[in-house]
Amino acid sequence: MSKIRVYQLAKELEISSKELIEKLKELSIEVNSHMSTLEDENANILIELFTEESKPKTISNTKEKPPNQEQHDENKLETLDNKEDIIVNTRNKKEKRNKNKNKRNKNSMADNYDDRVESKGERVIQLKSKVTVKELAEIMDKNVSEIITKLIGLGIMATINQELDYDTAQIIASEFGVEVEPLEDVTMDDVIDDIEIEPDRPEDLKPRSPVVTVMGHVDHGKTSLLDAIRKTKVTSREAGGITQHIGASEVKVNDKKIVLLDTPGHEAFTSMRARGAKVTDIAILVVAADDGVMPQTIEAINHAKAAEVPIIIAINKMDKPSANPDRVKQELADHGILIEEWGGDVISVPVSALNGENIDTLLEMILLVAEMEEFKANPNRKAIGTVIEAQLDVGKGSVATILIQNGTLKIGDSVVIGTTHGRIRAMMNDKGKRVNVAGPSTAVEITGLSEVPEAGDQLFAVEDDKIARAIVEKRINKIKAEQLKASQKISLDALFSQMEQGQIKDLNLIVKADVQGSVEAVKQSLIKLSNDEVVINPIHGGVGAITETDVNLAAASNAIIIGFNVRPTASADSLAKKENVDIRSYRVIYKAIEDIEAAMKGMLDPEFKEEDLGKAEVRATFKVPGAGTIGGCYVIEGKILRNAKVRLVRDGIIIHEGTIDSLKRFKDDAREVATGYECGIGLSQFNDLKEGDIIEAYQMKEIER
Ligand SMILES: Nc1nc2c(ncn2[C@@H]2O[C@H](COP(=O)(O)OP(=O)(O)OP(=O)(O)O)[C@@H](O)[C@H]2O)c(=O)[nH]1
Repeated sequence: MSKIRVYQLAKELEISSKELIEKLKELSIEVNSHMSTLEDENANILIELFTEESKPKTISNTKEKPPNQEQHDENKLETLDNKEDIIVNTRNKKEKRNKNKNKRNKNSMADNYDDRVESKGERVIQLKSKVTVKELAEIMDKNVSEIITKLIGLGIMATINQELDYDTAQIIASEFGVEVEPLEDVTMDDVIDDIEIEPDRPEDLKPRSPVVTVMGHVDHGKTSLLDAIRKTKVTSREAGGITQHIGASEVKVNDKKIVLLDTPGHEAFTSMRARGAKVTDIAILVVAADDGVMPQTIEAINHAKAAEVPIIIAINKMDKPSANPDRVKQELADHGILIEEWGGDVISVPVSALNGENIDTLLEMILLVAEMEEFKANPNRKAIGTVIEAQLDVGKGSVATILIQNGTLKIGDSVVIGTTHGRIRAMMNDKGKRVNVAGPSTAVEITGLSEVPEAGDQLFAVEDDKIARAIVEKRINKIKAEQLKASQKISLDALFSQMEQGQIKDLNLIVKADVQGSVEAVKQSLIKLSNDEVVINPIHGGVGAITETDVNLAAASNAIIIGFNVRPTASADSLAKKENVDIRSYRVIYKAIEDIEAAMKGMLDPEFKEEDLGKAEVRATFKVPGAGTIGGCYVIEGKILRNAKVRLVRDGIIIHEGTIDSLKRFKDDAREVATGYECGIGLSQFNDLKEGDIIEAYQMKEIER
């Protein structure tokens, strides 16, 4: 059996022999002097005791241990662990056992004692919102001095008893490869990690009503159609109560229910889908018979296709003398929608929202499609739904309209919605009536939530409040990580590496251009670039500026937006930044093709990138002899630099690209003009400036490889 002398151990423990002897006396371990030898059983006890305050660098001579000592040490360690009530690490007994084992191993494996930093992910500790330096050291099995050194590295001069906040403790722990989880009254592992949706057994599924959204070009009659449907189906008794209560309504046709969402179809298909919500079973595409297929009609078609939702065409305004349904059908066919009477599989119904003509037929067709699609749900499970809309009500607090999609929601249920939780206090249906239960395909307004959730957030009823709270807590903590993930959305720069890692198989593209011909040309040329690794998939193409809808669709479908001679609107631009959607603008088709081709080979030239400087609006134009047309401008964003490159944008379309010829404040030449100031701008070799034009200034910036 190995032995160690008192002075040797004292040295190892970085204390005086006298201190050690005193400690030994306290523990009734007899020694005569600093030269006395210690049984390693006793040495281990001391090591453990002093480790709690300051850990020795190397422990020698403690390599072996008699078998009966294991028990002794373990008891000792249990006592030490009790000190760790700050961490109350009860959640993972196995982990604790391992930890104890580690401690025992430390005693028996002296050589490894010095640096046993666990690799990342191997060790998780739980902390309350505040922890002292000493406690953190204890929890992590580190020397206080090690913690303090790390803190100094972060510019924090801390003492042993100083309290650290959670974030700081987390940073320090991560330096040692230790993961940190927040500790609350409910420990996270007492509950499930997050909601786990158990699939329903086929025999539990019952037919459910279809949920319908109405989409279409502006002024083609979306609102009128919804109103017409409601009017047809509202009984005289309810007529007075037709006022909209919540963002959805129900109509009964032949004893069958149809749920109509008021949410504009675009939102249901873009921002909501971007949040992972699928709320629509069937899309009604309204096309005015006198106007035909328009840009938003095409957008709507593409949204519905991307979401794999069946479409029913309502050819509206049939009462108008100028109505030409055949033209509508032809134009739809041109866009890949072939209606039934022309041999396709899309149902179309000529209607008039104005006089109610054929509205009944439209509703019957909805039921027919629903029947074919066999929408089903299990009413006998905890509710699952999606927030249609939500707001803060002065009287009721947070209110949200929820579309129940599966299961049944009841008063008193505990729910998790995104990062909000609560207990259902009251429910109101679309007629404004209080209800106690809401089954699948029912929209209800609920109260009782801790905060206002967001449209598109999913609702899950859970066992109890404790679980709801714990899950929300955990989700909030995950948000940071998710934000990081969001920044890893597909970008052309990262395409190759993501292809290589097999993370992407389809490169979804949205193509916007100044003329339809270009949209098609760009789409066709890009499709041809598909290879064995990745399929180029243009999910949407359209004419005009890049809009928020495009960005939302891109975010929802993880697509890149290719702008050909067009620019994003200001709101689309900021949304793209927020959602990390890659927007690429090109002036010539071959450059777009070249870039995508290069990106697929991982050879995209990343050396220069455009850096936006600012925007100025042309508010007046002047002809100046010798200088051509000068724009009297107002800088609306950023700054305009005399030597910047510029782009002239009119209604979202790039009219010209070039450089600035003159930049003046009053009569004087200016080097730069900032937001809120007026200036005169003359462009090199370009005189066609018009009021309302936007001059975008940018510079090419070298990017480090
Ligand atoms: N003649 C005729 N006019 C209609 C019909 N349906 C709608 N309208 C008219 O067309 C215009 C636009 O109708 P809305 O229902 O507001 O159209 P919308 O698609 O909801 O429009 P946005 O919400 O602005 O996108 C209104 O003046 C309606 O009265 C119809 O069947 N026949």
